[in-house]
Amino acid sequence: MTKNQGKAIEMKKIMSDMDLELMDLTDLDIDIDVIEDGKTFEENALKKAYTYHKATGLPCIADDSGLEVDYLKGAPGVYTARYAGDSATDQENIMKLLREMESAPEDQRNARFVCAIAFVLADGTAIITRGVCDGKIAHEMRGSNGFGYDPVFYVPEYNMTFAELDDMVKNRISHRAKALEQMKKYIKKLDVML
Ligand SMILES: O=c1nc[nH]c2c1ncn2[C@H]1C[C@H](O)[C@@H](COP(=O)(O)OP(=O)(O)OP(=O)(O)O)O1
Ligand SMILES: [Mg+2]
Repeated sequence: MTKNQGKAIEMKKIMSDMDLELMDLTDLDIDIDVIEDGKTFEENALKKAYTYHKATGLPCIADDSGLEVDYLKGAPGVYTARYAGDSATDQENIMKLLREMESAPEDQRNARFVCAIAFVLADGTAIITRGVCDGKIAHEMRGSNGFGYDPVFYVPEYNMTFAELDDMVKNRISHRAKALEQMKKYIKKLDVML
């Protein structure tokens, strides 16, 4: 359950080996805004999943994610989507990040993507998982795959940004993949029909 099509595509792919049908807010034609005022990714993910569960009566899964940059003392964090302002585009957010990082030397560009996944079951109980992916903030945009900050999130192990990586690879190593893989384990243990 997300408004972000980039996320929705990844979530569906990562969950495709599960015996369940994932529908996003566009599929369901739902237009409810959740005010993301939590102090943590977990709080926001839970609020989203719970709000959409209440609205639909369905089990709901939600993602809240963002970037933590060491040089910026953990910013933008939960403000990642609105880093350059409330209705900022990905491009504007990236430009602000590159500007803020202009004077950061190579060894101070470490960052991580964090993803909290909340799953609210039909009966209203919730499960929350978290995934992290370490990397660095690049000096310029590279690649055209993915969404959001992908062109400036550099993964040293592959010498590529998220936007240069094949989606199969990103969906194996990303923060979202890790959080969802953990969630799958919980879902498999659940003795209920979803
Ligand atoms: O894999 C990723 N690759 C690139 N960028 C990413 C990724 N994962 C999160 N991000 C960025 C996008 C957005 O700027 C913020 C998440 O904000 P966040 O509020 O969780 O999502 P959103 O507002 O886009 O959609 P929604 O709240 O409906 O799920 O972090
Ligand atoms: Mg959001």
